[in-house]
Amino acid sequence: MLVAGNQGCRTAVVTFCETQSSDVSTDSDEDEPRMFPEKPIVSSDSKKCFRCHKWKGFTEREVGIACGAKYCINCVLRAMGAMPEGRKCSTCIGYRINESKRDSLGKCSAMLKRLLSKRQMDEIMELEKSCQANQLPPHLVSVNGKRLSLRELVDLQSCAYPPKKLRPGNYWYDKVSGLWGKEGHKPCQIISPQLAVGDTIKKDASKGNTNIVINNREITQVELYMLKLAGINCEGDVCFWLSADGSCQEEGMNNVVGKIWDKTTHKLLCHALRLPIPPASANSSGEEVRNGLDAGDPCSTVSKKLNKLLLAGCDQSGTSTLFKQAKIVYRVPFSEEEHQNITYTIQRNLYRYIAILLEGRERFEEEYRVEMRKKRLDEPGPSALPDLIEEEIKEENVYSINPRLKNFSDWLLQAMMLGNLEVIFPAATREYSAVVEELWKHKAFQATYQRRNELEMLPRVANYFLDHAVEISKVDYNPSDMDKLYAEGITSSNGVASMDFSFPNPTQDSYMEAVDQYSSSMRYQLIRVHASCVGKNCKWLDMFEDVDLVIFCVSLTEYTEYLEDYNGVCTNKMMESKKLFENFVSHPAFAQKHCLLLLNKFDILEEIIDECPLSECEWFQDFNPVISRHPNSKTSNNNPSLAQRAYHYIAVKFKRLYNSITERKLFVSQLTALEADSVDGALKYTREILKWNEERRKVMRDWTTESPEASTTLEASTIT
Ligand SMILES: Nc1nc2c(ncn2[C@@H]2O[C@H](COP(=O)(O)OP(=O)(O)OP(=O)(O)O)[C@@H](O)[C@H]2O)c(=O)[nH]1
Ligand SMILES: [Mg+2]
Repeated sequence: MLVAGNQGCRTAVVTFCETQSSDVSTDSDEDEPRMFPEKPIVSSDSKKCFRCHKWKGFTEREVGIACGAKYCINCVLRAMGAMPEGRKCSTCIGYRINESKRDSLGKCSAMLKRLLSKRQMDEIMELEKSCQANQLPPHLVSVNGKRLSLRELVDLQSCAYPPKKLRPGNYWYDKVSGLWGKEGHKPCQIISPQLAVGDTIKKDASKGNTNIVINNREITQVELYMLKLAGINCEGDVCFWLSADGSCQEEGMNNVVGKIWDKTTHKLLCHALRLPIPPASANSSGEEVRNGLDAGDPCSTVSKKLNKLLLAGCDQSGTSTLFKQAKIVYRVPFSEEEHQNITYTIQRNLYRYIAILLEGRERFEEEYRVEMRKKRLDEPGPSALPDLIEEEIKEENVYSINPRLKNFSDWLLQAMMLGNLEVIFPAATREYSAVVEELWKHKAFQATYQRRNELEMLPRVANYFLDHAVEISKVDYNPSDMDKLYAEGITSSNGVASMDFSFPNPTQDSYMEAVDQYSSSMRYQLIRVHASCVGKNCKWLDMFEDVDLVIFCVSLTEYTEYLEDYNGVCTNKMMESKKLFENFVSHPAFAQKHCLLLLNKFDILEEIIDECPLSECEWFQDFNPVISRHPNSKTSNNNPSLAQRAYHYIAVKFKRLYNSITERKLFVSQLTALEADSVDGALKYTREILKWNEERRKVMRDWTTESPEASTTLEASTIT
């Protein structure tokens, strides 16, 4: 067991947290999505165990998914340790997997299954599939001759009908019909059409030699055969347009010459020729059927449009909480992967909170001793022998713990100092839940917990989880929706998370019902992007130029918070948010987009505003609220509270800033992301903005046709 001196531990904890905050600073050097290095395949005798070098013949073995080392039953657990990234040797943690092993992700050998319990095995296999290092790197996939960006890969993998078993390689994609294949080969699948991934398709994408072109691609012999059998006249060098619903039109002609997916016999034909057919649950337009919303809807052209909302903000602004709350409010289930990720995040955070408490315990114990010594020396009468006093002081006190718990404490603090808590937990959770229970019941830990407010490093939310510490540390812990909401950070493999949702149908109020039913058929996509993922100068924002609205989140508590850089220079977090906001809104990708600013954590602002004046932040020096003397009118409408005034003042600051950059109007809303109604209200506001924008465009169109010169005036008057 590793043991660290107290002093070392204390410094270490501080260093750890500083690194965390500077990591997330917007000045991050992280210009690209994180790349994991490749590990060369080990060369060894394939019949010998890589660790004990004994000849095994290998009827049973487990293979490392990064370096390919093979291990026998006696060595596998020692070589692979806690397996936080699945079946990798301990030295391969943080390395990419070998691509030839991608098919085997999540599938372990019977040998490993015998060595571990089912639950442990499931947990390790889940980690193997979901951890960052094991994800497919976007630059290894090329579509229509262009390497994918991270965003394109996310779009491709999260669409309704993604490519099956996507591997590194070169693919072609016909965006109109959704046909998808390997470069130089016939189509192998029909995926969702109209995805903005890769370049435009090349004529020779599938190396066809038939002189028949479909959607700009010369088709292969087998496809031509299928067209003929489907009764489509392919005489001469014809060019067709094939839409996602299978209707085939000759280029330049306005008549459908055939519908290739309509007849079951045609589909059977495709099966026989090993050509793909549309996914079973896609409707006739090739789109996914969502809760029957699109079917027979008179506003179907509108309802089919997906309104994309981009959500971003500095770290700790609450984007993650908003995203999770939206999932809960609009009943978008957490995927199994998200569920696992959040469970692990909560468990890992629990150990971080415990480590902070244990570090506090050491400090309190030391302070207690210093005080005791002082008291004894100050006692009147014949002064006791210093040696005797020292002996007495060393004796147990309320903050003392037994050697077993001390060992655990030293080990945990050491792990935190080395910054490898992330690697150890949650895989090690299964071993330490008994210790957590013992620790939790211990009087020293409880005494420290009572004084948790004195521990600056302990985040507010820690209370919520520490209250259930024993339950959370158990292997079979299953977080509730509330736990998920409070969990610090939702990890997605690449910092981008996305969810589709619709506003639910209202049940009362006949007038609003008509309005809302129209909009409940509209679909929305909320894309949350981590500030650290957009790179310096927001370089990666180009990837999001097709969004309809930008939502920028700022925490109202930031004016009291500071970021410290490597040179020890402190910056007020609100100034950091201001800088990121400026970079975002002035980015060319968003030149024509509307922006909604959400000022979050209003509940905390209300708590702290009396103690912490806004002037703590240099940008807010001129906040001079007129305070009412009337005792009962604190929050009435004509006399808003200090927090409300502060909110309005900050909103105006951002509005002016936005207008000075874009000459447009900024939409602002208050938010408490931990409250469901507040998130529902904020997202409904995005719907209003989009609807208003649509109306404005309509009026503009009408005006332009009627009176072209008037449109310029209207444009100018509506955007400010
Ligand atoms: N009291 C209060 N706490 C909030 C609110 N919104 C977020 N938080 C807390 O603030 C912390 C940071 O919120 P996150 O949602 O993780 O913020 P984020 O940094 O944008 O997201 P990640 O980078 O994924 O962690 C979490 O502990 C949240 O529980 C709020 O409105 N009120
Ligand atoms: Mg965060």
